[in-house]
Amino acid sequence: MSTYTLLLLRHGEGAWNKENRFCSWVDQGLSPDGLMEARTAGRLLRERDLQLDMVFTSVLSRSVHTAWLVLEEMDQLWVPVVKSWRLNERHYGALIGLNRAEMALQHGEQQVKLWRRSYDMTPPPIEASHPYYTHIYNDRRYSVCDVPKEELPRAESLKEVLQRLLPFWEGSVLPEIRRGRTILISAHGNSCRALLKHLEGISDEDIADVTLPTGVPVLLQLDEELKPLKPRELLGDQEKIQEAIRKVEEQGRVTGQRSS
Ligand SMILES: O=C(O)[C@@H](COP(=O)(O)O)OP(=O)(O)O
Repeated sequence: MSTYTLLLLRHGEGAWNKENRFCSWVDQGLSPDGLMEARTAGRLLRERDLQLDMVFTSVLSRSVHTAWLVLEEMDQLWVPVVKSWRLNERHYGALIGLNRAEMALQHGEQQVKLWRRSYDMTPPPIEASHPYYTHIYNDRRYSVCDVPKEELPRAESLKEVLQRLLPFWEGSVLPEIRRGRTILISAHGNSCRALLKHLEGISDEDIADVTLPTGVPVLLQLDEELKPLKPRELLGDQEKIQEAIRKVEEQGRVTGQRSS
């Protein structure tokens, strides 16, 4: 029986992850720690002797840059990279740019947890008056998508992320996996969570407890039916990974990091 290897990776820490702001479709670069995380992820994959055949990324610089650094560390810079907006982070709508701890103070921690982790709650949509509306919709990268700009999301639940992601998964990624290719998907916390939900059959309730830290490769071994053969493996120092997960969860607490 053939088995397939798939790696999911949330990009290294971005500037706004550090500031505890919803980054979403804003094109922020990696922070100095994020650059290191991406290189560390590459070294971990190299130590495992993994040979990548193809990489898929979102069209956001933090996931593209992470993929480059991983490939460089693996000495596999030649590997083809395909980019799609369908792997972008969840569109956080009107919440984009806002600080999670301040939102928790204003709206309560429970509301922020629902916005961040519930499966089917869509945050309020981004309006044309939003400070980052032009930054997003006037960006040339969204003029070359497989849907007209007007049809791109204005806010998304995790469910909606999965819906926009599936056509790309089925049309572009799955055929490569079925050909036995080892694939890395360098994407985002919520686009990776949506894929994990799909692949592992995680319930709408239980997906709320799945958190991915930045820069930690997730190794999946799939059978011929694309079902996981064993539990997902988060690569790296397990204590540090647990600590990083706890930090991501606490970003939505009132005591989480505030804007200075
Ligand atoms: O949009 C963002 O700020 C984070 C996710 O935020 P949370 O869902 O964890 O609040 O996405 P990423 O850093 O993976 O691109």
